[in-house]
Amino acid sequence: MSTDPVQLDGEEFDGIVDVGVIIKGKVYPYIEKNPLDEISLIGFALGGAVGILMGLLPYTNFKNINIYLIAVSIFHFLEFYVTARFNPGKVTKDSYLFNNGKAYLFSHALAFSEALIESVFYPSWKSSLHSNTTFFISVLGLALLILGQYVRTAAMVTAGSSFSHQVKTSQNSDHSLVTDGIYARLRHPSYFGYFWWALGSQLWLLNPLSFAVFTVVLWRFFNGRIRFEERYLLQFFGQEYAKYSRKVGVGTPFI
Ligand SMILES: C[S@@+](CC[C@H](N)C(=O)[O-])C[C@H]1O[C@@H](n2cnc3c(N)ncnc32)[C@H](O)[C@@H]1O
Repeated sequence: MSTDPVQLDGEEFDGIVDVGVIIKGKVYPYIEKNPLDEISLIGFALGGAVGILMGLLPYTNFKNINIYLIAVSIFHFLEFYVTARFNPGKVTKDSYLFNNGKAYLFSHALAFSEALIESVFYPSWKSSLHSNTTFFISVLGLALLILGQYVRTAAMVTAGSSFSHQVKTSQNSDHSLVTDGIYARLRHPSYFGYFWWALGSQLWLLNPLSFAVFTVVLWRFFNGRIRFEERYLLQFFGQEYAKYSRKVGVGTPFI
């Protein structure tokens, strides 16, 4: 797929950018990568899941599980929605970010299983109201989860067409260096946001095992990813990026 606008015969259809098309100077999603039937079904399923989980709240012993699954559904919805709204040239069905690899699925399965098993066998561990400690941990977790989602969404909105779910190893024509908004405070806000969202979710679930596993796995993942990504950012933007990275920190501990 070409990454530069292509001039075609028709007056209306100006060209192709990454996976999007430009019509009268405005970028639209590329229809072949956006099967509307599947996309609408996924949206319906996510909305339905949120409704069912809310409806089940009065009947669930450990309600934090419902809220966690609602937060996961909102996260995946926002990945697609924000891409479609602020980065339409790159939106595809995969923007829901369900195809995130085996480690991602395993982590959520581990978190869900741990929360469920412990809530059955050790119900007192799993009550936010059991002690001041469990109350503090779960409230801190919820605050981190909300903050993480906010920072991630703000990053995607601010970066616009410079944001892509895959790390770019060649520069697109619509890719410029973003240093304003949330990028003026954090160098990798979407990674910062997801890191704290995920750790917050495990505090909220009062999941000691998954919290430890998430911390190690996510730290290693983002540490490697940031190093890889910055090699290319330096190639694309040279001194401008070097100067920016001296001025603005990553924010994620020890990276
Ligand atoms: C998944 S996005 C993550 C962006 C950023 N690392 C963050 O955490 O907000 C990955 C893409 O963003 C691009 N990118 C990262 N930082 C950028 C910046 N400050 N300005 C423009 N593009 C950036 C990278 O080239 C990569 O293709």
